[in-house]
Amino acid sequence: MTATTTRTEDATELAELRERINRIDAELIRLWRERSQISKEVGRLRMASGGTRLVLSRERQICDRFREALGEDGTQLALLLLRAGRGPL
Ligand SMILES: O=C(O)C(=O)C[C@]1(C(=O)O)C=C[C@@H](O)C=C1
Repeated sequence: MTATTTRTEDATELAELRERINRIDAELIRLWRERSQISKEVGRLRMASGGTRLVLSRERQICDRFREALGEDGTQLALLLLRAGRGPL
């Protein structure tokens, strides 16, 4: 195999890997928006029946789950997800 062939294969693999990343990013964006909409709907339903805007025990569970899976970055991600759904504190 020549060096030129290897470089062509590397470029093809790079393009394929980037395409996979692009598909994952698109799915993450779709899931982010879906989660945010559902979170807003849960909040609307709870407040319509006299509940609170936030449920801190539930937020803690979510932060813990993300931290256990992803470490400190997981906590930050969970906080961003929660803010997207219920707005800033
Ligand atoms: O699970 C709920 O009760 C929600 O309202 C959803 C959600 C969330 O986005 O996960 C949003 C606000 C609450 O403080 C807790 C959690």
